[in-house]
Amino acid sequence: MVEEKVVNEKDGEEVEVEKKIKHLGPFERPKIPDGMSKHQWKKMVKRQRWVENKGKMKESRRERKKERNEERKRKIEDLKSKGEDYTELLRHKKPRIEVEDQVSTGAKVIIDCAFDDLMLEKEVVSLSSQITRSYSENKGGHNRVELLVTSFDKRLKERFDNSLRDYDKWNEKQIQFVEDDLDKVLEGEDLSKVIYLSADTDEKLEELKSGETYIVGGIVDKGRHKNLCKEKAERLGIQTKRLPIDECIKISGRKVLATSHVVELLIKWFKYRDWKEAFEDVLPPRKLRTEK
Ligand SMILES: C[S@@+](CC[C@H](N)C(=O)[O-])C[C@H]1O[C@@H](n2cnc3c(N)ncnc32)[C@H](O)[C@@H]1O
Repeated sequence: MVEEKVVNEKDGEEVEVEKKIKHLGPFERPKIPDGMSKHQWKKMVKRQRWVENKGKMKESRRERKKERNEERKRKIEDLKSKGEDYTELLRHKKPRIEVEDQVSTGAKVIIDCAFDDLMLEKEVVSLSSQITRSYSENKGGHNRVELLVTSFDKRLKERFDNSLRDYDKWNEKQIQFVEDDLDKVLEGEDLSKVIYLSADTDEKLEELKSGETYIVGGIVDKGRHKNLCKEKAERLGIQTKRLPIDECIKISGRKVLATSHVVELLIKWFKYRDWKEAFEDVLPPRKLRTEK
């Protein structure tokens, strides 16, 4: 029998699905289609399983959410009956902000996604979630940047087309997707007002300004491609700057942040106009150290 393990859709990590195939007798084994390598075939089988299991996973997520809600309600009732404080357990939904109520910062943030070929499948999936998070941040707050995703093609676009079908209905004041690469998008722009963010540069980004464009590399590479975005910026004649991490906070682990964290930081900077507060708001507590 072919073992079925469910794929973790959240971070796209494809779990081994047909480990047991090799234990099947030679006549029971599915035949690899002509013209396909074993590797390609395995990938196809994984993908098929993932599609088949999608519905089941959605259902089980819904179930788990329902269970968690019921558990929360039970706890509230319990605390209430004991006369204890239960307010922590109440869900405080953020009031929804309409696009008309937002203030445009006048700054543009570009997520440069020209690195599709350098990523693993699961990294493309992770990048798609990060873009979704960046969009949520841009539509959820009082301040809005002009958010643009460039080189939106290949596997990244495929992922959006297959898994986030209504993304084309997202408000274009809050996000836009273009197939063009950065150099095309920046044609005719005053490059003195364009900054490519990179952890690999010494120059520090002091503050953000209306009328400027900030580019963030749209790549998940787990440190494999140091200097990649810095070198691309240099080729295009764009200045590079790093976030003032050392100057503001103590951070554990790598100082190369995820694309979505950087986009969120840029948006949050306009709220606080202070890097330290923006870092503390955006970065997860595990990243923030109390001592150096
Ligand atoms: C996961 S990183 C990609 C790292 C990649 N190797 C590179 O060459 O930039 C995603 C993007 O976030 C931005 N970024 C991450 N950490 C940063 C930092 N400390 N300062 C400035 N930008 C940063 C950069 O634009 C970077 O391309």
